[in-house]
Amino acid sequence: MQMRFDGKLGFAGGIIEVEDESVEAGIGREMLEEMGIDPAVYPLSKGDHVSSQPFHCETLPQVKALHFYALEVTEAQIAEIENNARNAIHYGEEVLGWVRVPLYTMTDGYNGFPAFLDNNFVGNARDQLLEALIKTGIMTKEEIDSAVKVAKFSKNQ
Ligand SMILES: O=c1[nH]cnc2c1ncn2[C@@H]1O[C@H](COP(=O)(O)OP(=O)(O)O)[C@@H](O)[C@H]1O
Repeated sequence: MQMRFDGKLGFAGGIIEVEDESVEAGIGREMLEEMGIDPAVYPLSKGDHVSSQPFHCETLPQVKALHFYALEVTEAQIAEIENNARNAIHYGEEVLGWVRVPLYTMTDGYNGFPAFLDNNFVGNARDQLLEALIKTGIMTKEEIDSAVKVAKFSKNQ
């Protein structure tokens, strides 16, 4: 994920422009701008789609839907992406840094993944993270549910 300009955690993304040939091409452009990733090297396909939902925001009336994609990469590619992140066009302004998600729970039953879920996320980015972890098979629904159960955010809802 990434730390955003507003102090919240979110994913790379943005508005699909008329010039973009497809949703996937628009996301590729945003990946280049926000993460320094060459879309030719990391092409997105429809199979990487995780979820879509209606979007309503007074300040962005032209945006009608939120499309979320997850691309699986190797550990070596992650290292390359991290090394490149500082060269992204929007690094230091919109994007303040790449953030790894701790996917473990420590012996106290809370620190690690459940504690990470208590961060401040933009929009529905927390739910998007959970959806992506299930869709990619990184975590089971049961593992997600038990982490959510001990996270504090779920008690405040
Ligand atoms: O990673 C994300 N996941 C889910 N929703 C997001 C994410 N990033 C932005 N949004 C939604 O889009 C709105 C506008 O995002 P942002 O503040 O980044 O504007 P911008 O895209 O015009 O710069 C946010 O208030 C939020 O509802």
